[in-house]
Amino acid sequence: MGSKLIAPSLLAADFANLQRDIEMVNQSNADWFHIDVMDGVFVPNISYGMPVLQAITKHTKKTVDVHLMIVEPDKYISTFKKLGANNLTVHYEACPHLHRTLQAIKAEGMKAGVALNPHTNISLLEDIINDIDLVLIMSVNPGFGGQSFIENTYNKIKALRELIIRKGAKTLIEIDGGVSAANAKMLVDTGADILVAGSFVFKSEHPLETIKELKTITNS
Ligand SMILES: O=C(CO)[C@H](O)[C@H](O)COP(=O)(O)O
Repeated sequence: MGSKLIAPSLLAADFANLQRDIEMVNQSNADWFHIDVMDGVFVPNISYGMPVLQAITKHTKKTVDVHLMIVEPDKYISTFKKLGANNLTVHYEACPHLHRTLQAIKAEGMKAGVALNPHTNISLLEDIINDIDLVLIMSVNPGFGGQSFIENTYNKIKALRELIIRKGAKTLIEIDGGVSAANAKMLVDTGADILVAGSFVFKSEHPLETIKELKTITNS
């Protein structure tokens, strides 16, 4: 893949000024909007739900990349399509019938993603990798922004890149959690295609400039 993509995670946005933060991302050179949906069951946190997602999709032309941290995601696939999701990522650990789930996402015309918790081994994707549009490697335990990056992520990126090449798959590699200017270059050099960044962008003094900085680092 050529250009590396940056996806600001709305989880870290200022919800009292959500419209301002959405506009900021629209005006930036970020590639995707990353939206984290949490149910309080799969992860010990509840984020935002469908009305907020709809408010965002109505106000952007960027790719809307939805990461479902929920149990039984199959129940909501067509709903997320209607709400404007372009990519829909489910957790490996939440899907006993992952192949069926991915086919259902694709049948709705969305890109199908699979997220892995930090303890989930890449080798488990051996028989499904050719059906996955993107793998989201969680570089923190899912549920909260602002956590420290887990260094073993680099080993997982290498293992996944090796699997993708060996199987001739077209799968993209996305990294989420603790991403900053300090690790962005190493992540793309190791094999990442898309970096999700929450706190590093939205808690910075000049988020627009911070996105530009990440884009420059990852594409230099
Ligand atoms: O999926 C997430 C949490 O489950 C967030 O997208 C992720 O943690 C990004 O936040 P930060 O960049 O602040 O670590």
